[in-house]
Amino acid sequence: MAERTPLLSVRELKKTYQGASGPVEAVGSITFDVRPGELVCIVGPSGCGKTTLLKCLSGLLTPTAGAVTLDGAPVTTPPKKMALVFQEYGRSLYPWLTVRDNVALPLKARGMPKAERRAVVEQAVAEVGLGHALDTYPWQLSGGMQQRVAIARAVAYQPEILVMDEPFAAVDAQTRADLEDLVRRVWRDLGVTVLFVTHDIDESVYLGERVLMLSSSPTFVQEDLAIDLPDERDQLTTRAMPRFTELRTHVYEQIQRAKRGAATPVPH
Ligand SMILES: Nc1ncnc2c1ncn2[C@@H]1O[C@H](COP(=O)(O)OP(=O)(O)OP(=O)(O)O)[C@@H](O)[C@H]1O
Repeated sequence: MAERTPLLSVRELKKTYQGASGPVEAVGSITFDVRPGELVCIVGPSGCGKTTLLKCLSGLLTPTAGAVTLDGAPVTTPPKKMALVFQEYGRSLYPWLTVRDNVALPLKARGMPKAERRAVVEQAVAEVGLGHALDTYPWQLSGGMQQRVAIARAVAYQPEILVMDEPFAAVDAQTRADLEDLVRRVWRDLGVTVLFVTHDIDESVYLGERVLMLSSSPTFVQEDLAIDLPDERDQLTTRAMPRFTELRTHVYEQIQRAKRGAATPVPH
């Protein structure tokens, strides 16, 4: 198969903060590509610079050095082709707007005509299994349901890339499993490219087609691992596969190496 041109390209990205007691080198040098239609997970030890990386690649923070391009265009401000889903669903939805209006808001801002907006919103909300809750308010929903609304809003916007920053860290284990399956389904049904950041090793292996493992700060990519599990995944059979155990053990060992400061950068 011919190599696909990258959709997102991160080249020798570096970020040094000016801290109170001197410079803090958060991201050392990160280079990777995400190709159209891929589902890539990023995993790394706590404090390794995942949020810094995401802020830089979504144009919210200016890197100290290096470059990010989306579809060939340099990212310097938040790109229209990117949608973000964060951990704090409670803060990302407007409590005074219904589910329908929360999901419609970015489409309205984009100038989508009312009839089309209505259809797109209803389809996206149905896709996340909340068709019955269109006219309820976020505060009437559970945490997991609110995160579904945030995903519906991102999906309705029809981004070229969906970037998710530890989106399920604040929900219970059962809800988390359901939401993981939702992400896989949305990814497959809609063909959207997904970059998913998590500190959960099992989650990265279960979800990803590739897992990028980050070193401790100052961060680099220590391994770009292809997840060769069958495409059809489910919580019981996939997680019970010997290959799943091998992969998660490998990622775990690499993260331990990263914590000991023994990681080396992947050549590119
Ligand atoms: N504004 C800032 N000023 C100074 N240092 C910062 C700033 N923001 C982050 N850092 C430092 O940069 C490093 C990376 O932080 P970052 O929040 O990106 O890591 P993370 O992997 O997202 O963390 P976690 O896994 O705990 O969410 C840390 O050492 C942190 O203390």
